[in-house]
Amino acid sequence: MEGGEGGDRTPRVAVAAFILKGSSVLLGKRLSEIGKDTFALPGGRLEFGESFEECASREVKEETGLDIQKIEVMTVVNSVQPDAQRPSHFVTVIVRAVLSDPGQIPVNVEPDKCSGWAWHEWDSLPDPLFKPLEVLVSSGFNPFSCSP
Ligand SMILES: Nc1nc2c([nH]c(=O)n2[C@H]2C[C@H](O)[C@@H](COP(=O)(O)OP(=O)(O)OP(=O)(O)O)O2)c(=O)[nH]1
Ligand SMILES: [Mg+2]
Repeated sequence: MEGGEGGDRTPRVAVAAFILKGSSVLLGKRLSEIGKDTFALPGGRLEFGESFEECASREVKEETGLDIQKIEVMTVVNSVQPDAQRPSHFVTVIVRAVLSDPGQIPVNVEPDKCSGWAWHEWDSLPDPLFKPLEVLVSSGFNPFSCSP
């Protein structure tokens, strides 16, 4: 195994993106082992040499087909799951961004990892959220109102 799924106990860096459209954000239900059947942001692991913005842009494109712009780093979350079947620890950089072209429609490019992407009004997010996202939202974080 590559170890990228957290099979070893090395902390990893990831980037996840709030794509803002009107008062909605894009979420997809995860099918991967970590956080199965929970709603999460598009995102993934930082590759060697990448900036956070490059990683956000690449992961969003790879997972949704969307092009984003105005990428801003907002906060960072420490996501530790020490007791999972496959323990994992991600330091996740949270960014926000908007669509390069507001008319773009998300495509489920990786149907083995996600059951589909949809826009959700910030005031009525779906349940259950991916645990680290749930913790972030419960803490009062709001990608629409905070300054980077
Ligand atoms: N996708 C996503 N990841 C998040 C969020 N919050 C958060 O802490 N993470 C952390 C935990 C995830 O296990 C980790 C990596 O994202 P991922 O699980 O989607 O990784 P991935 O398979 O797309 O990675 P890759 O192989 O494409 O590089 O980022 C979130 O809302 N969405
Ligand atoms: Mg991902």
